[in-house]
Amino acid sequence: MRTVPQVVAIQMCSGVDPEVNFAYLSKQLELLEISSPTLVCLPESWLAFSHTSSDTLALSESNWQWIEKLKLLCQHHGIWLAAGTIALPYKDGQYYAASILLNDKGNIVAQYNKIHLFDVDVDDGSTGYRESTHTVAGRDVVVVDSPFGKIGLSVCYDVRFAGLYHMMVEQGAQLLLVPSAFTVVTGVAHWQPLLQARAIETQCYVIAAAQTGVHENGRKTFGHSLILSPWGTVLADAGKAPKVIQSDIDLVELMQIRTKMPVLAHNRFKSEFYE
Ligand SMILES: O=C(O)CNC(=O)[C@H](CS)NC(=O)CCC(=O)C(=O)O
Repeated sequence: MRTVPQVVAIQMCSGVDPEVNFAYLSKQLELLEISSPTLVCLPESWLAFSHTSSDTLALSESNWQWIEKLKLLCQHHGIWLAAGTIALPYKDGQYYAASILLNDKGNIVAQYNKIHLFDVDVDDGSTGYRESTHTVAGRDVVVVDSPFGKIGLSVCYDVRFAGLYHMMVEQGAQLLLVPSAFTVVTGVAHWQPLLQARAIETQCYVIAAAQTGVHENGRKTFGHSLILSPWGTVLADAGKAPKVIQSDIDLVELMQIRTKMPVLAHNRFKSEFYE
């Protein structure tokens, strides 16, 4: 077995039915050739990309059962899994857009709840996006240790808020995950430059597994799942079709980049200067 850790992003075109989306994931994992420690990353709302947030809310009540099944997949394949987002019930008719990280024993090692909610009007023929209708915003920054390096969790629209990523890197993050379901209009304009900016500023690997294509719920998403190096280089781009991409992770190279250009040490806007 190789020892070089690798990351995989599964780009999906999720439909509304969790059974179908879960079966798709299971199949993709069967097809993976796992020859070294592997972190598999899934897109936002991979389990169910519903017609309405009321539908997502209804499904959220039974979503823990899918997490139990994910635990078995992790054990079976010996992989770590960053499960994009799954709606998990909060209270009073609201849910968290929860990003759960599982290890190769099937244990939950972290849960991040999407902080920035997409209440935005986009000129894409839609009536606008109002994510906060049924989603409750998370509050906590989550960075967790792993065999791949320290992982900082975020979701989709979060990518526009650089402060979150600076907090994560202050907490030691080396890999940043950005599971997404970007609109086509904002994806064309902003997706890659935003992700590259986050990678370059923080000198972290960025793994952004995305939804793509025309979905059963009528939405269209941008695709182009990306794996970026801590130098901002595109290591893999999934393009438009559902696809699996992968890259090795080299923390020695990450350290060299940080040593030669110590922007994290040079930064005059760290929280320690303001406390
Ligand atoms: O609603 C679901 O089921 C899945 N969630 C999403 O699609 C979310 C909230 S509507 N989308 C985004 O955050 C897009 C951000 C974006 O496109 C941008 O920042 O430009």
